[in-house]
This record gives sequence, structure tokens and C-alpha cells, in this order.
Amino acid sequence: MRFRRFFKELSNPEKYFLDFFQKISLAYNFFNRNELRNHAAACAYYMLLSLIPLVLLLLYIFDTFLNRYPAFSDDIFTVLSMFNEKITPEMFEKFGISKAAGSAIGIFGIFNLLFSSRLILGSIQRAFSIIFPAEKKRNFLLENAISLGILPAAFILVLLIGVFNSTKDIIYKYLELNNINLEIIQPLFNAAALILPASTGFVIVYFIYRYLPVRKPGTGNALKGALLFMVIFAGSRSVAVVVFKHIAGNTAYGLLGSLIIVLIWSYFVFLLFLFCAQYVFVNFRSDILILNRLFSDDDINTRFVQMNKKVLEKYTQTFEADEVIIESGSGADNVYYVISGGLEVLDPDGGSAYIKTGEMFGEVAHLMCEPHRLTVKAAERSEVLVLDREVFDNVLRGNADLAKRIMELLCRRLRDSQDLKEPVV
Ligand SMILES: Nc1ncnc2c1ncn2[C@@H]1O[C@@H]2COP(=O)(O)O[C@H]2[C@H]1O
Repeated sequence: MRFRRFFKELSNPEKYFLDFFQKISLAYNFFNRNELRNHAAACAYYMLLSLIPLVLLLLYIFDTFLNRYPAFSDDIFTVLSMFNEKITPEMFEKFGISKAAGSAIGIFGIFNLLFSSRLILGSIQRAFSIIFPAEKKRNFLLENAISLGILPAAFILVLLIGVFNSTKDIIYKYLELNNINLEIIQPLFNAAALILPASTGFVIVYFIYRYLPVRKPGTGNALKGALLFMVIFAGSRSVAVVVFKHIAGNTAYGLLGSLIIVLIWSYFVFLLFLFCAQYVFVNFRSDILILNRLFSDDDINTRFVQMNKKVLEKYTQTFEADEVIIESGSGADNVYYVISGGLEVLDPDGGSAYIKTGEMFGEVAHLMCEPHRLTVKAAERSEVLVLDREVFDNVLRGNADLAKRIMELLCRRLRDSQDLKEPVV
């Protein structure tokens, strides 16, 4: 069913792109309103902090292996020197790597890494609790367990990709040395070298979008978000490589230049990551968000209604003049909102009131959990949004302005119908 809808959308690309750009612009609005830039900055900063423990950890690993397993380290250097003959044990000695302060640094590195990992995930979780609002809170144990694991897991993944890349190069060199035809193998390897990191990134981002929010957005939406992330990421990476090479080549910046590059790049990646998370949410709750916007304006915004016709059509019912919409005494299953036309409220004593475009009705019974007291019928041909309890409650939950406006509406109707025959004491 879902696939059929997807292909139907694809067969009408114009509509599909319009829908896509509308969602992007909605996501951008929310991205700004939620101030996600600050969260991205926090993540990037913690990322930078985690670099130092990471370097310490690497020092420890090199130190342990180079000192304890000379045979292994010989092998490593044989492999490393295949890439660049300058990489020798002497070079490492020069950097002081093999003389590093041993296990103390290693342990310090691990603790620091876990701590930074906790900080990074803490910021992502905080951002996610804003992007994907939920009533429930996350289980404390789970929250901490995930966050301690995420950076080491990412680290291991990066190492694996690194290992793949170097293995690829080694095999490649080996084949070349043995005069084996590379014409077919080379493109295959190159494709694998491109696809492997991209698909790993895609899977990681997908799992985070799919499972990290307390209120889970569903598979299809998480996939869309992860895909958007990877496409923009891959595109900007190729631009960034060129730009950053230029900056790094400029020796005036030195080491500081590399740090600035790491900071700028991780800030950008986190911005993109949170933006795409917001896009996942927009896909997930697009109906609610559109209704939310619709109810935020004082008058009916006809352009907005027109733009979001596809979504609103799902909820719209047309009533002919004199057709009854609410029968007095009937159960309160829905709340209604007039998009066009006008309606009449009738009380059993013959009194009546008018409900105009842009007004809500049926909310009294819903809020009080009792049957509708009055009958409502169309005064002319009218288009009405019919929202069930769940949809209405979700719109109300995310819209404090709407709650206030409903209160105003209720007060106004109360005042209109107030009959102060007896003075209030
Ligand atoms: N004085 C009024 N003017 C306009 N609408 C009203 C007035 N009184 C009641 N209504 C609406 O008519 C609806 C009838 O069903 P409910 O009682 O659920 O909710 C009621 C209000 O939304």
C-alpha cells in the first residue's frame, strides 16, 4: 500500500517536489524556532573535546603494540611504508609516540572518551527531545548506557572503514606488482570504497533517527531523513575537501588551522544531522504541523489552505445548506473547524447563533467528555475540517496559542449566551 502510494507520488514528480520543498521549508521553520543551531554548536564543541582523549588513546594503542610486540610492529611498518616510505619506527620515535606515558595515558584516554561520549549524546538527546516532543521520559539507565557506548562504537566503525581502505590499497598494490589486469578490479574497488562508508553512515544515521527519539517516527520517515542526510553530506564533503585542502595548505594557520577545520566541519555535520532529524519529524507529523499552522492564524489563510490541499482534503467534509453536522445529544467523537461557509447553532428553546469561517465547534463536548448539547447545521454550503480526538489533542498539545484562542472563543460564547437574570452575589 505504502509502496503504491510512493510510486503514485513518483509518477507525478511536480507534486512530489512541491511536497518535498514544502516539508523542507517547514523543517527549516522548526529548525529555527527550536534553536537547533545552538545544539549543533554544543555537539561540535564536545566533539572537539573528545579529540584529545582520542589522540591519547591512539598513543596508548601504538605504545602498547610497538613496545610489546616488536614482530607485529615490524609488520605494521612494512605495510605502512608501502604507502609512504617516511613512515618508519624512527618517525614515531621522533613524535615521542613509543615513549608515551603508557597505560596511565591509555586509561585516562578511555575515561575521557567515555565522558565526551556522554556529553555528545546528552546534547543530541536534548535536541531530539525538542525535535520529537513526547510526554514520556526516557529510561535513565538506557539513556546513560546508550550514551556511553556511542562514541566508542563510532570510533570502532571508523577504524573498520580505515582497515577496509588500507586493505583495499594493499590488495591493489599486490595485484599491480603481480601484473594482474586491474581494469575490471579497480572500478569495483573504487566503488566499494565509496559505497561502504556512505552506506555505513546511512545505516548509523537511520538507526539514530529511528530509535533514539522517545516518540519513534517510524521506518519510512527515518529512511527519508537518513537519505537526505547522506546525499547532502556526500555533496558537501566533496566541496569541503577542496576548500579545506586550500586552508590546510596555507601554513600560516598551522595546527590551529586543522583544529578550526575539525570544528567547522563537525559543526556543519551536526547542523545537517539535526536539520534532517527535524525533516524526519515534519514527515512524521506533517498533518499535525499543517493543522497547527492553520489554527495559528486569526483568519483563514486561503493561500495556505490551497498549498496544503492534499493533507487538508483528508479531513475535509462538505455539508449542503440545512444539513445537520452535530445532533444535540450525540456523542463527542470529533471537533470541527469551518474552512468556508457558515453554520447555525440551534438550542431547543428556538434560540440560535452563527458559526463563521475560521471558527471551531464541537469542542465543548470534547473538552468536557460529554455529549453535544446543541444541534449544529449548515447555514449554507460549507467546508468543515473534521478532526478526531487524537488528531485534535495532538494539535492542541503543540500549540499554546490555539489553547488560548479556544479559551477566548469559549469565553466569548459564554458571554454572548449569558443571561444574568439573577444578579451574581
Ligand atoms: N453561542 C454560541 N455561538 C457559537 N457556537 C456555539 C455557541 N454555543 C455553542 N456553540 C458551539 O456549538 C457546539 C455544539 O456542540 P458542543 O456542545 O460540543 O460545542 C458547541 C460549541 O462549539
